[in-house]
Amino acid sequence: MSLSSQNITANQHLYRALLTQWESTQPPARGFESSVDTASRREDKDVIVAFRTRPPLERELIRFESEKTPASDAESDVSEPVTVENFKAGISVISAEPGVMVAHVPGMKWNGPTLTQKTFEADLAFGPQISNDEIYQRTVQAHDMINLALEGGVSCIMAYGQTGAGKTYTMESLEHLIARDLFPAAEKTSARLLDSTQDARKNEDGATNIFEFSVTFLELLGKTAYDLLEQGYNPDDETSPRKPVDIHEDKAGFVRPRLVETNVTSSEELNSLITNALAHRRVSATARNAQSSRSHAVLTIRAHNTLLPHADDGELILVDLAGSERYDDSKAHSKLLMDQSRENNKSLANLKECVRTRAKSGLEATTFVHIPFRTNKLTLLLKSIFDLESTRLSKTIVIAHMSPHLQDTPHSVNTLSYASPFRVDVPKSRGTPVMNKDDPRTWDHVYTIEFLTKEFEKRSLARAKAGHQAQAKQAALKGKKIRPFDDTIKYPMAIDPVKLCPPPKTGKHLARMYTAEWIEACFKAQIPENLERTSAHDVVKTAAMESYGAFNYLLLTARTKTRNSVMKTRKKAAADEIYGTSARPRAMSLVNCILYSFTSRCISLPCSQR
Ligand SMILES: Nc1ncnc2c1ncn2[C@@H]1O[C@H](COP(=O)(O)OP(=O)(O)OP(=O)(O)O)[C@@H](O)[C@H]1O
Repeated sequence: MSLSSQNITANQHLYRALLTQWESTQPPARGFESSVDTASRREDKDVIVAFRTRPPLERELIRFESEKTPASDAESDVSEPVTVENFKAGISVISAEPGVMVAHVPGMKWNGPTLTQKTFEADLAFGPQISNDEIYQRTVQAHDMINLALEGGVSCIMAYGQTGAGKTYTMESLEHLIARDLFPAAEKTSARLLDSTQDARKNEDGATNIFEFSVTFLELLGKTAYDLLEQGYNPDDETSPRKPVDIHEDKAGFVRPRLVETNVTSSEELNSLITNALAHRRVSATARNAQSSRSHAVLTIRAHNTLLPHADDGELILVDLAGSERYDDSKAHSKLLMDQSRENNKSLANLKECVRTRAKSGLEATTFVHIPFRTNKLTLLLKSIFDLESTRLSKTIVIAHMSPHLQDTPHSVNTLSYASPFRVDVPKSRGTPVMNKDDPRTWDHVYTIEFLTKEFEKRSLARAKAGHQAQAKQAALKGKKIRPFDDTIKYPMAIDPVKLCPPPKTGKHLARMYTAEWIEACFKAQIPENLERTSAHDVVKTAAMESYGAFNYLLLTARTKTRNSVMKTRKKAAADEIYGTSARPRAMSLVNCILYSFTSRCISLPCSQR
């Protein structure tokens, strides 16, 4: 059983002595693998997990001092009051990268207080001295989250943790830093894409920008969602009317709640939008935090690439999750707040299941996993990262936050055990998968080139045929006839398949390309001598888009087929469990047999005989 906060405070001096003793036996903490400017990047992971613990706050130390009960006064008198300077944290960073944190769990035995150490692992661990800027560099920048969204992928950053652990502190800062860097990054990507796709588009002042950004900001309070960009709402007034927003999946499978979508064209605009929206978020006091966020806040920045208007928009999703509360902290709440708190905890549990299965599926592309994202509104909102049938690549960073106080260690252990399993180890290679022509993920280099060659030849043939038809029409106008089209000839391809997929790359590599990346690679692999100068740009672009479509159609069908076949086997296994194996359903009950024979006779007999 875990001790109460008062109990820990009362015996604080003894726990601090045990902590000092433990620290003296420890080697110095391991730092980051690289300096902050060259922060290393792990390409092979879809989910990155980081731990963060914050420094103690003056007001918290004063509160804990005032919590000392009269019974404990005699003991606490022997210890000096805890200040920021002599503070001893209940959480220690053992290694920053890979992240290893130790939680010191206070206990009590017949012979006095005990401290048990529990170790947890993540990709990164940030101690109290690490600034928001450094966290931004080692997570968002190191994992290229902005560029992923600009390339048409989905980047998601989530903050999880106990109420008052510092989630909003981190997320607000990351949101503003992203707002600072998004537009310069868009300019850079635009210039590169315009250059490589030979598009002459430039705006009036010479700057290039092919992206249009729009922003939505939503808060999920219990089961109800509200728009944080809605005008005329007063967050300080509980009775202030607010229109709930419906969250559902439409017929086409999109989850697009009807929210105010604001276009932004500069960092300043985006920053002020974020500040205004955050002021609309519902907060209330809990035992742990005077300004506790009761809701999940989901900021979505969509990047529309005007150069590829038919491609999916890239997305940056920033989620500041509601504080996970233990019963002790929420029992001072009203029934409504208790219900919201329960609902929040339920959605967090489902989120855990989804993130973990998503991480597994990213690493074992050909095995089947079921991600229960439809179970809950929070995870449904994040469909774009959980839906395996999506063609967009996604990457998620989860930052788990911990309070540094010994009194909060039981909460911290909950947070660490919640977040640590998100980190899924890269599985050992099981060798080359069995080649299946219907599944691009299993193709070897030779078959990938064969597929691309066929695709590009098909496009060249279609282009030559269209050209021939135009010539035939022109000739017909002049009363002439030209030779019929010869479709046995191999017409020159616009794109070199080997340049697009150089050895040893295979279908698996192509499957990880975003739309923009594929098209850019196609432009780099074009064969100029096979193209007429005037139409080269359009020809390459069409061939690139169509080949991308054909490849992704196969990929999607293969994924769905694997899922369906596994689902079928599972359904059959479930049915067998209920009704028994194949022989048993036939052994129907007597009543069923009579009913069955009666109805089947009625159906087979002509009306007159019934
Ligand atoms: N790394 C940090 N350095 C300094 N102060 C911090 C740090 N992290 C958080 N704080 C402070 O701690 C307090 C609680 O932080 P914050 O409101 O971000 O917590 P939270 O996890 O979002 O809580 P809730 O879930 O209740 O909203 C704030 O006053 C914040 O300024």
